[in-house]
Amino acid sequence: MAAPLTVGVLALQGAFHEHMQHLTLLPAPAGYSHVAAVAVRSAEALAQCHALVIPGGESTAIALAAQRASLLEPLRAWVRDGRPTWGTCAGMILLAREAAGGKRGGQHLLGGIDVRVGRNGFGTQVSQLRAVECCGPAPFPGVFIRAPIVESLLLPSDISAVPPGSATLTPGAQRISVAPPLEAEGAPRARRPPLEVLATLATLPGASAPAPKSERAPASLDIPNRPPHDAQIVALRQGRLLATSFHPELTTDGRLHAYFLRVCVLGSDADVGMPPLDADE
Ligand SMILES: NC(=O)CC[C@H](N)C(=O)O
Repeated sequence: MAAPLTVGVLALQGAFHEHMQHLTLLPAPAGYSHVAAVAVRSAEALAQCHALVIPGGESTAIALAAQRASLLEPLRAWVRDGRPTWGTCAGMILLAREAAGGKRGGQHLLGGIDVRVGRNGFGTQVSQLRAVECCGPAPFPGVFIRAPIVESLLLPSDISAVPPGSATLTPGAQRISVAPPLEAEGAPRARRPPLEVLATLATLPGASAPAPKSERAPASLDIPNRPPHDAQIVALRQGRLLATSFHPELTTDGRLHAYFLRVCVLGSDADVGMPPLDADE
C-alpha cells in the first residue's frame, strides 16, 4: 500500500497551522497515498519528513526556540544535505546566508540560500505578484507583513569571509548576521545550485521601504529570470530550497504549495539544478 508523503512544518512559533492546512489539501502525488503535514518540534519529528516548511512569524523567536529544542544543528544538517525546504517571511530570513537588521548581538541563521536579506524591509501590504514560472499567468496575492527584502544575491566566493564554525557575525553598526558555512570544518566547499528568481515586485512597495540595493553578483553570473535592477525580489529558489518574503499560507491560493511539492520535493536533481553528488570545486 502506498505511504504518505510527509511534509514537516516547523511548529515553534508563527503561522505553522495555516501551512499545514494548505499542505493537507494538496492532491496525492503519484506513488503516495496522500500528503501528510506534521508539526516539527524535535529532531526526531524532522527525521520522519520528506520535506520541511519554515513558516512566517518572528525569525529571532523561531531561532531561539529551535536552539532550546536542540533543533538548530539538525536543521542546519537538513539544509546542508539539500533536503527540500521552503521558508516564508521569517522562514526566508532563517534560510538566508546573511541577514541585515538582525537583533543586537546577532541572530542564528540556518543558511542555504545565497542571499543577504534585510529584515522588516516591507510594511504591511497586499500586492499582486507576477510569478509566472511557478504559478502561471494569473497574479499571486502577495501578503507582506514586516517582510524581509532581498538586498543582495551573494557570490559563492563571499563564503570565505565567514570564519569556520562561527554562528553569527555582527561587523560594525550594520548588524549583519551570517549563517555558519554549510560544509563541515575542513570539508571542501560544496558546489551551489543556481539561484532562480521566481517573483518580483516591479515597483517599490511604499515610502517606508528602503531603496533597492546594488547586487553584488556580476551580470555574467548565470541567474535565470534575472530581474531589472530596480525590481524587488520576493521569491527565489536555489536547488531544493525555496524562499518567499510574503505569506502564501495566509491566502486561499495553494499554487505555491503545489509548486514546492512539484519542483522542490518531487522534481529530479536535474530539474532543480542540483550539482552531482561527486562534484568538487
Ligand atoms: N511576517 C513575518 O514573518 C515577519 C518576519 C519578521 N519581521 C522577522 O524578522 O522575523
